[in-house]
Amino acid sequence: MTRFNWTCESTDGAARAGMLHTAHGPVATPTFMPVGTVGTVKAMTMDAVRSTGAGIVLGNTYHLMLRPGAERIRALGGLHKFMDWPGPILTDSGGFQVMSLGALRRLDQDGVTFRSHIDGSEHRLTPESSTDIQHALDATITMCFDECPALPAPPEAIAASMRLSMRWAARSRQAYVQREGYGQFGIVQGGTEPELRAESVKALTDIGFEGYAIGGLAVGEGQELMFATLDTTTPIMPQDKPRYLMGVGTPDDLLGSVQRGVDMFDCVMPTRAGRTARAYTERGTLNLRNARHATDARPISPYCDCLACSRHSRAYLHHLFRANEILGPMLLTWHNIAYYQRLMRQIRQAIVEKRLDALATTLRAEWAAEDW
Ligand SMILES: CO[C@@H]1O[C@H](CNc2nc3cc4c(=O)[nH]c(N)nc4cc3[nH]2)[C@@H](O)[C@H]1O
Ligand SMILES: [Zn+2]
Repeated sequence: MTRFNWTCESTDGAARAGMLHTAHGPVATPTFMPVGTVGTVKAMTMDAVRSTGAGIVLGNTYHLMLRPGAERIRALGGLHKFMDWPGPILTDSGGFQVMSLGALRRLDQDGVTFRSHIDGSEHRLTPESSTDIQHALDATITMCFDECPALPAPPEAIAASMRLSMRWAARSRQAYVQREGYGQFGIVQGGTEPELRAESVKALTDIGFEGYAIGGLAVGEGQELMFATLDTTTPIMPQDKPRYLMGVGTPDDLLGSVQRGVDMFDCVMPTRAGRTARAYTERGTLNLRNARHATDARPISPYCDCLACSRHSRAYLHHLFRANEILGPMLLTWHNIAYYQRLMRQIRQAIVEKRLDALATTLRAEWAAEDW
């Protein structure tokens, strides 16, 4: 069996190119994890996801516990079998989704009680129950149960929330069942306060995890504050463990965060954009509902090998979205995920060849350039 570990293969400044070894196969880092919230990367088959080069996908405790239920998935052989994805799966622990989706929530020192956004039924999540649910799902990577405070907030509120999350991290670790090739990640909190972030890193590394996430960001603080927080947080995180920035982000966010030492990402933007006719390209984004695409016979991107770009035109995608055809979101989501995976491969190669800053300059100029 494979031991869960991350090996660093090259560095370029603070950026790292590595390999994450897991029970469900290896994943090259930096990596972008397509979001598969309820056991599906919305509008894509898992073969299409695999064809983009994606190595690991994300699932959500909150959504899957409500529907179809963790016990049902366990009885059916776990989430890998259920969604037919043999590769690694990382599951978020539910706290963030409860606070952003759940209704009538009551947070206390022990956990959180909430009503389902689906049918209003009452549920409770604690560090123990979240960890047990992720175990039932057979998640390759389990996330600690934490609390993600809304920003902006006064430092004392951020401190209290972070310290609660650190107590919950200890309980999550206690409840975690160690298995060869599986891992559990702690989640660093502390808002945008360097001292609180440092206190959180120490608390988590004293407990010891197979990887460390940076939580509490991508909640509206803006890129500048997010990058400033990374500048003071990644350097004090363990060098030899993977670093996962939760909920991030745009291509420019990914590039800047890799340059600041981040290895793993997840974000709903490429899939959400795929459903709303927004295409990610090397020249920024396109709104394919816009009439200017109606007679454009070119592919979305000349550099892309996805099904949309290899077989169809912008005019066709424009037509599908105007006609509200299901194939529109399917093809464009496939394209956007393919774009994110191609971008991460480009970034990784640049780190190996120690030319990431040059690539960053080129990419940023291209993103700002006029469409072809
Ligand atoms: C700005 O875009 C919106 O915001 C979300 C992305 N931002 C984000 N920040 C996160 C922080 C945490 C955290 O601290 N802890 C845990 N366990 N999970 C997290 C998940 C996160 N996702 C998207 O859902 C999108 O709707
Ligand atoms: Zn494409």
